[in-house]
Amino acid sequence: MIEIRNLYKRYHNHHGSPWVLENINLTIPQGVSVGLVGRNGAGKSTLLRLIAGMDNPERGAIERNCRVSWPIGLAGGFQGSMTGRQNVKFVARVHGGRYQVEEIIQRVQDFAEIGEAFDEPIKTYSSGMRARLNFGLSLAFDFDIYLSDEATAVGDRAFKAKASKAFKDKVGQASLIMVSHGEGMLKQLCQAGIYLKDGQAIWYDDIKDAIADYHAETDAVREKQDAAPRSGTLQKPKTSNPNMQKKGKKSVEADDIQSLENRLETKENELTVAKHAFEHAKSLGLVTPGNPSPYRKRFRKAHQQFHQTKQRLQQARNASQTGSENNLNPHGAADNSTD
Ligand SMILES: Nc1ncnc2c1ncn2[C@@H]1O[C@H](COP(=O)(O)OP(=O)(O)OP(=O)(O)O)[C@@H](O)[C@H]1O
Repeated sequence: MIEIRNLYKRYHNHHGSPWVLENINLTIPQGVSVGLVGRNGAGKSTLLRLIAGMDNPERGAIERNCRVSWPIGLAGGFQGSMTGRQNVKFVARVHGGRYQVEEIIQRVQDFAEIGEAFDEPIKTYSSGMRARLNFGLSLAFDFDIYLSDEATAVGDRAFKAKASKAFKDKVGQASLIMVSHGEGMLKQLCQAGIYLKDGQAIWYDDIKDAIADYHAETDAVREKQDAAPRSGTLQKPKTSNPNMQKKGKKSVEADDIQSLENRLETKENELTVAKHAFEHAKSLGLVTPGNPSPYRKRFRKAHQQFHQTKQRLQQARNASQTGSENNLNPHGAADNSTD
């Protein structure tokens, strides 16, 4: 069982320190596999890292009364200059105890199927090869709970099938806490769900309900986005919005919102790539505290651009909303018939 009590987490970025997780309270029972859902940036990976004990909360506590794996997925904490074999040997020794080091190495080598690269330095690996090794390594130990961060999304078709089979084979002996954008996979492997939204975690006994509520949120956002250009179109008439004029601002056109939405999507993709590259570089030892690194710089820049675009889009939507309300109700009387 995992007990999460009054958990708070935030990162100190140049644009502020908003809470990523705010007062999370959860009890995750043993033997129940849980799917973690939420929008990009909702804090899913952050929560997994905290559960694994790889990061510390700002406040609150996590009690683990069982053996919990590290998050299996793209990023791995391997030492880049050491070979795959040496890394596995190192972890097998650290875990020590009843495990036979040579047996573990063999199991990982068999699962990862990376051929001769097993004896090459990790820094020469592709992200898929690192994911295979990371996956194989975590499966070689008997954990009660495996943490999976998009672990079944990496690799080619054959590896994906092998990865999901490996999790299915664990049913009965262990459970999963799993982040995946593949809903089919979540429904197949998990019973319960946690939906992360606005820093809060909502528990669902049935993963399908968690996914349904997550869909409701994304659908509502999409509907709002679809509605925004329509209200922008309403204010297209030659007469501009008088309130806007007073503030000296240009009225917002539907095209502006659409192009900002497109830009936000691009910036989000760039941020995801930069984040993975940064984490990858960190695990290879290429990023050290206080050391200027192009990976960190790129991640920060992508982060900044994403948030700036998001802010601009929000402003554009607000302006569009105000504009259309004023156009529909030119005398400025409150119109409560919508929203
Ligand atoms: N090391 C870090 N430094 C600064 N900010 C971070 C760091 N890691 C995550 N964040 C920020 O914390 C928030 C939550 O990130 P997290 O990766 O946990 O979200 P997620 O739900 O897993 O997102 P995704 O679905 O895109 O993988 C985001 O705003 C992200 O930019």
